[in-house]
Amino acid sequence: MIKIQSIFPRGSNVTKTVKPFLAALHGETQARPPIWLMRQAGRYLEEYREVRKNVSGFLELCYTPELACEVTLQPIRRFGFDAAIMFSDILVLPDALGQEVTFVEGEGPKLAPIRNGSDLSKLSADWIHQRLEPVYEAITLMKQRLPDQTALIGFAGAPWTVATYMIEGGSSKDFANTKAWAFQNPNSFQDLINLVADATADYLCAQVDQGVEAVQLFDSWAGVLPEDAFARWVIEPTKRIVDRFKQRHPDIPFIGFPRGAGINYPAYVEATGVTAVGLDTTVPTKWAAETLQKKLPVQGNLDPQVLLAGGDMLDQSVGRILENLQDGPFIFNLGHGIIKETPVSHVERLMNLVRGRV
Ligand SMILES: Cc1c2[nH]c(c1CCC(=O)O)Cc1[nH]c(c(CCC(=O)O)c1C)Cc1[nH]c(c(CCC(=O)O)c1C)Cc1[nH]c(c(C)c1CCC(=O)O)C2
Repeated sequence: MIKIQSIFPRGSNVTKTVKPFLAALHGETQARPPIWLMRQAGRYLEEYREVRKNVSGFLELCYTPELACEVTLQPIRRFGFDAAIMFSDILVLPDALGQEVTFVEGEGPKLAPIRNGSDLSKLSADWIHQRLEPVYEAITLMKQRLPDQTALIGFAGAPWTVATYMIEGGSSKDFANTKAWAFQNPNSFQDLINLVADATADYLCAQVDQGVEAVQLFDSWAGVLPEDAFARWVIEPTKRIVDRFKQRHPDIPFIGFPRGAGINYPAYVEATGVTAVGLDTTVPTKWAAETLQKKLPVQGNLDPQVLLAGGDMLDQSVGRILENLQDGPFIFNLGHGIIKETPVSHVERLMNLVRGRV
């Protein structure tokens, strides 16, 4: 636990301030929760689209430190969120492991799929830090340029979720190839999960060495597995990463986001040792307050479709989330990434609601 002396308002000339986002992760309950949004840098912002149209591919944007820094700062300038998430993607890791990754306009990610142990043997974690050097450089720039009160978040994908993209070769509806491998050849699938898990832990540690102040592990497809498989392919690899990370950085907060985990949320929290947990859109907030937030800080969980809709529905949904979760350690967020059609005015309304300006 860090000692919080007091949290001073923006513009205060008192030098010793604690960033509200980090205070929440250290267990503080605040009068107004800090806020950031998943995918807060992206296509719903015209200034992002402007930068994006001048690069040939999405990965080029991720690997050009000046540009990655610029798009990270854009939503901070516009809305004043309490945290910036470094601009990158969960699929830079398979790229750094030696798998071919491209992003096709309008179609999403495309990877040369790996399907078995022999494909797997062509990947290696030996060069990930060299390959990911531009990400580390970008973090240095972000740290220099972010406002003092804004925290910087690093991230990676969780092994199960990253494995689905590596095996399916892109986004998927049923994860048939991934499940076939995991259920028919669990030992060889375990080799893939371990490779990704250890590389991920080292990658997250390196992000901290460059200056990120908290990390988030995105397990976007945690919710598609039966219980034994959830324990083996979601909980165990996450615990492996948390353990390895905490050995090197015991004081850096680690947020787990097992999207769709449902009734498995308590087991995930208990068994993995994450510092805080991200709630997806479907988690009832009253239940989360009683079951999860008594043990650790929670983050979430406005439905991105509600933010897109705006109006009374937005006001009411934000009101209910605040009512149920703001009496404990809490970070306001969406339950999944912001949708690209979302009007900027709805995000401004959300900021005013959460900051108590309306
Ligand atoms: C599964 C996943 C991916 N990437 C990510 C996840 C986990 C969270 C989730 O479930 O959404 C995480 C991610 N992707 C991106 C960030 C950047 C930081 C931020 O949150 O602002 C983060 C944290 C940028 C991005 N990653 C991507 C974009 C859009 C690409 C573009 O600008 O052309 C951005 C801004 C592309 C991407 N990247 C991925 C997909 C499936 C796609 C295509 C879908 C789409 O286009 O929205 C993989």
